[in-house]
Amino acid sequence: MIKAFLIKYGEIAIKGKNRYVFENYLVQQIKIKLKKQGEFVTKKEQGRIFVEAVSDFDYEEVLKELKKVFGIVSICPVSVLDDFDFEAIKKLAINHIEQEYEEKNFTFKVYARRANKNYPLNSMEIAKEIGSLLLEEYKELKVDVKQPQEKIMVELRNKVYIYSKEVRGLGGMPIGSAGKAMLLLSGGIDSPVAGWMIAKRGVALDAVYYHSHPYTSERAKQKVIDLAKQLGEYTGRINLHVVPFTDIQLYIYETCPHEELTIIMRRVMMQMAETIAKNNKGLALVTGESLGQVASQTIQSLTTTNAVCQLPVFRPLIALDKQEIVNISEKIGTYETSILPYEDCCTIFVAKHPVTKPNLKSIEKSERKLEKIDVLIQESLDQTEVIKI
Ligand SMILES: Nc1ncnc2c1ncn2[C@@H]1O[C@H](COP(=O)(O)OP(=O)(O)OP(=O)(O)O)[C@@H](O)[C@H]1O
Repeated sequence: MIKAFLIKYGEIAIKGKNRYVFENYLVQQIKIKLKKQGEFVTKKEQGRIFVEAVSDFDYEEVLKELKKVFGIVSICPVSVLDDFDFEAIKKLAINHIEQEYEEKNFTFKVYARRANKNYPLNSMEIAKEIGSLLLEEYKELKVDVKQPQEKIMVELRNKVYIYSKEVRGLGGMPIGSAGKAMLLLSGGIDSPVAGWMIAKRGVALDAVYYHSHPYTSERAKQKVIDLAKQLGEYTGRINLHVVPFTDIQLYIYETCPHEELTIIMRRVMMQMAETIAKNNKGLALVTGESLGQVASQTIQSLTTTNAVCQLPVFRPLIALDKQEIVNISEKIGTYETSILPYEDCCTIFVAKHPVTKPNLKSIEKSERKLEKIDVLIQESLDQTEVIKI
C-alpha cells in the first residue's frame, strides 16, 4: 500500500535566502492538516516535502486534506524503499504499478535519477531496466518516449522513490507566511471568496461579522459561522468576532440622511474592524467588494470608505464579475451556504436611492452629528463575542 507522498511546491522554490522560512510554514501547515488523519513524519527533503505515514490512514482522506493546503503545487503518492539492491527496486516498481493502476494498458516512459554517482547502474540504465521489466510483466503496456500517458519516476536519493501520479494542489503560499488580516465576513457569496483568495497568498485570517439582532436572525449568524468553518478548512483556525451592531445602525438611521446610510455604516464597520484587527495582530482588512456591484462599491464610495482606515484594505474581488466569483465559491464549497436566504444587516437599513458618488466632506459633516457614536462603538466592542473556529 502507498504510505508516502512527495509534495512539490512552486513559488516557494524561487525564494532566496529565506526560502527555508516558507518551507517551514508549509511543513507546519501540512502537519496541522494531517493531525486528525493518523501519525505522519513530515520533513523537508531536497526541495520538496516528504510525508510518510507511520500508522494506518485513509489514503483518499489524506489526499483530500493535502489538496486544501495552500503552497502545495502537486502531491505525488510515492512508493519508498530503504534498500538499494536492484532486485528490491524492481519489486518496488511492480508493486507500485499494482497499487496505482487498476487497468494496466497505458503508454509510459521511465525517468530515472540517482544521487549516488557510484551506484552500479547509471540513470539511463536504471530507466531501461525498469522499462523492460514493466513491459515483460504487463503485456498491454507500451513505451512512448515522446508523449507517454504515464511518466514513471524512479529516484535513488537517500531512499528509493517511485512515483507516477501527480495530483494538483492549490498553489499559492502557506498560511501564516504573509502575516494575518481581518476579513469582514457577511453571509453573502463574495466575502468568503475574498477571504479565500487572500489566504491563498499566505495570509492567516480572523473574521468580523456585524450582527443586528433582532433584525438579523440567529440563523443568519449561524450561516456566517458555517461559512467561517468552510473557510477554515483552508485557512486553519479563525477567530470570528461577532459584533452586536443594532444600536449603532439604529442610531445612524435616526441621525443621518438616509441616502448616506450605507456609506456611513460601512465606514463605521471598517473603523471597528480595524480596531479589532490591531488588537489581534491583524495587518490589513479584507472585504468582498467588487467594483460597480452596488452603490457602495463605486470608486468614490471605496475612496470614502478607505479614508477612515489606516490599515491597507484588500479587495481581491475588485475586478471580478459576479459569475467569476460564483465559480470560485462553488469550487471552494461556500456557495450552497452563501445562497441560503437569510438577511444581512446591510440590506435591512438600505435607502431607496443611496449616494453612489459620496463626497467625503459631506459624509464627515453628517457624521459629526453622531455625537454618541464613540460610546456606542465601545459598548459594542465590549460585547463582542469571539467564536473560535
Ligand atoms: N454584516 C456584515 N458583517 C461583516 N462584514 C460585512 C457585513 N456586511 C457587509 N460586509 C462587508 O462589506 C462587503 C460589501 O458588502 P455588501 O453587502 O455591499 O456587498 P456584497 O457584494 O453583498 O458582499 P457579500 O456577498 O460578501 O455579502 C462584504 O463583502 C463584506 O466584506
